[in-house]
Amino acid sequence: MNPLALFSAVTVEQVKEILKKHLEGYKPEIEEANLLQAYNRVLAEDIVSPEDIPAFNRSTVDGFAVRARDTFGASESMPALLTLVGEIRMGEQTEIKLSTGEAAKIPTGGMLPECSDAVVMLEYTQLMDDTILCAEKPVAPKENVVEKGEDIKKGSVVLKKGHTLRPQDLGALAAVGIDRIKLVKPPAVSVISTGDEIKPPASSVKPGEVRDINTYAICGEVMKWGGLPLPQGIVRDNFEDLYDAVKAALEKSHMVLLSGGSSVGARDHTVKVIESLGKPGVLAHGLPVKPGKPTVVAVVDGKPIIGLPGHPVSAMVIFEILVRPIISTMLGRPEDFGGTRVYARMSRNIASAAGRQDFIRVKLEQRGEELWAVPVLGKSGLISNMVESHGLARIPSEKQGVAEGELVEVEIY
Ligand SMILES: Nc1nc2c(c(=O)[nH]1)N[C@H]1C(S)=C(S)[C@@H](COP(=O)(O)OP(=O)(O)OC[C@H]3O[C@@H](n4cnc5c(N)ncnc54)[C@H](O)[C@@H]3O)O[C@H]1N2
Ligand code: MOO
Repeated sequence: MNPLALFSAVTVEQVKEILKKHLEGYKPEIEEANLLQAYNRVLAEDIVSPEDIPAFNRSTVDGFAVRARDTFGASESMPALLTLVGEIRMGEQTEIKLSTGEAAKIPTGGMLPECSDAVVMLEYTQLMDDTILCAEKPVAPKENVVEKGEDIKKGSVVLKKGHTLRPQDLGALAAVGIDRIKLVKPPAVSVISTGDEIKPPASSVKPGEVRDINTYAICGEVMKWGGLPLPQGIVRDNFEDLYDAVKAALEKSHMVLLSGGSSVGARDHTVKVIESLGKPGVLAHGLPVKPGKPTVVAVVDGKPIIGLPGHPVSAMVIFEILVRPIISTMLGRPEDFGGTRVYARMSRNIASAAGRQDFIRVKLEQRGEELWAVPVLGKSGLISNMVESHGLARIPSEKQGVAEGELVEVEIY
């Protein structure tokens, strides 16, 4: 086959749809874990609260529990006189039940006594003696009180299956008394770097050689987005070595990522290797994206194999727009799960071809009231571009560039 014929006009969205179809049979494994192992992991079950939180009406201040209506009209010159009937201790249920005109001392977080519905803050009270309390300010019903079930209602869904756990979510699970939960097991993602010139980071390099950036940048991406990276090292650019490496990787992982060797060149074997490994094989070679055009998208025996371009920036961009959604699908996350997206004004004109999505590395700058996206220009072989930028601005395929001052969507790394 003429290798150029492989460069297809299929869009990233179409490729994602095709991949999704191939992944319909993918059933992630589920594992149980403690809360402190669950940060940034994906919930495999809906969490329903077994209790009202708080389980009792609770004071939010240090002061005196009262019946609000007993304080109505109170002021510094005309305080409400209340009878102090006792003190509520932290963490204990009280026997006190307030009658009209009575108050009980209460700490922040203490349980309100029966028949009280508000708390007067300590600083608005004066004790005349051991039993007479002057309230110098009125309180409304429910003032300075968190009601039973106000935080989380018994029987309500606290967190949904597919949700990625943030620190506050771990806190909410702890609040409702759940400390072991079912999580989706991260998909294992093999990462292979190819190229005779690529050397491990610890080696000294001879002229013509470069250190392996992609294994590290791509494994980092896999970790960041919820997968388990399985780095497979550097493979020389010949059919046999690549075949053995991809075959071994397919057996031990749910997805294989290769980098390098995807463009049309004499040494490029990725496509041939994939085609000889099984069906359906290569689905697309070439995407209308810049950077990242020479991407290979394949499926073998239900497992995606993505040939990322060798240039590190291109490999990272294709990871973000294509591989990340696949990992999200495998985890049961929403497909568009990603970084924070903001709108910013482009600081200069950027040209782009219609029919192609462009991703521009940008720095974000606050200028007065407005956020500006300043392109970090440079070739897609320069990793420093990614280091210096804050995110990617997307120019959609229907546009021919953006003008200075035009709003663009930026996804922050
Ligand atoms: N005649 C053409 N040449 C190229 C085209 C084209 O359309 N026609 N496309 C260019 C684009 S765009 C890209 S991107 C690259 C893609 O190249 P490959 O995916 O085949 O990868 P290689 O040729 O092996 O490497 C490209 C470049 O990246 C360096 N590289 C590769 N792997 C790593 C790694 N793990 N760590 C650091 N650097 C890596 C490699 O040394 C090369 O410099 O092709 C263009 N050429
Ligand atoms: O598409 Mo290449 O991936 O621009 O550098």
